[in-house]
Amino acid sequence: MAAVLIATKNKGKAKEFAALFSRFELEVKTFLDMEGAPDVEETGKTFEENAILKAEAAANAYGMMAIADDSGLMIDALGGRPGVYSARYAGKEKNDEANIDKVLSELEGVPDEKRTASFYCALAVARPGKETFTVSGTLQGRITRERIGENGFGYDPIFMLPSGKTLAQLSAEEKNKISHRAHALAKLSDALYSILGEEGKK
Ligand SMILES: O=c1nc[nH]c2c1ncn2[C@H]1C[C@H](O)[C@@H](COP(=O)(O)OP(=O)(O)OP(=O)(O)O)O1
Ligand SMILES: [Mg+2]
Repeated sequence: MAAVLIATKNKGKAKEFAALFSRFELEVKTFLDMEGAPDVEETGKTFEENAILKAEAAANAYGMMAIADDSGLMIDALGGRPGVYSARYAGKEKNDEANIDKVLSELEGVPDEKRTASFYCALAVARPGKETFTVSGTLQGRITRERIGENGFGYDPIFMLPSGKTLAQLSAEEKNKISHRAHALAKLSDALYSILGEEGKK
């Protein structure tokens, strides 16, 4: 079976990718399964640039097809912040709880209708000797005034969907139908099937 390496150390993403990839004939590994996986510095100005940095580092290090996800939350009232800095918003140690606290305190006093936000996900596909390419997906919502729900990861407890539920109130299955990550991956599926077809013919 062909294999793909997801260039992430984020447990929440790794779990979502395992489920999202279950329909492909693919062995899915992440950096969490690999010894000595590189710590790739996210020096890009865009999600796409960072996704490419991570995917190419993985494809080069392990000589296999690699997919990286660079994603984040963009809040309109904060001029698009935290954006590419979402993971390290409250400090470089990447603490989801501290990040949420910082967002909630910055939005104190901002009325509901001005709390609009979106998640963005860029996926980069890198293969040894081939051109890297990217796709993206988004999800629209609104930032709550407090944490609601226990599921998911990252900013999920404060991201309210038009349905009135936060992402953290959805099951993993429900989130994987609508998320920015799912939307991006859906755009990848034709390309992946054709890559897998090619590999099958080798
Ligand atoms: O569905 C999501 N639900 C909630 N929060 C989310 C989601 N998707 C991204 N996020 C947040 C988490 C983190 O604060 C940042 C991603 O940062 P990002 O650099 O892409 O990932 P990361 O550093 O955690 O792991 P890695 O770079 O190893 O993939 O956006
Ligand atoms: Mg990161």
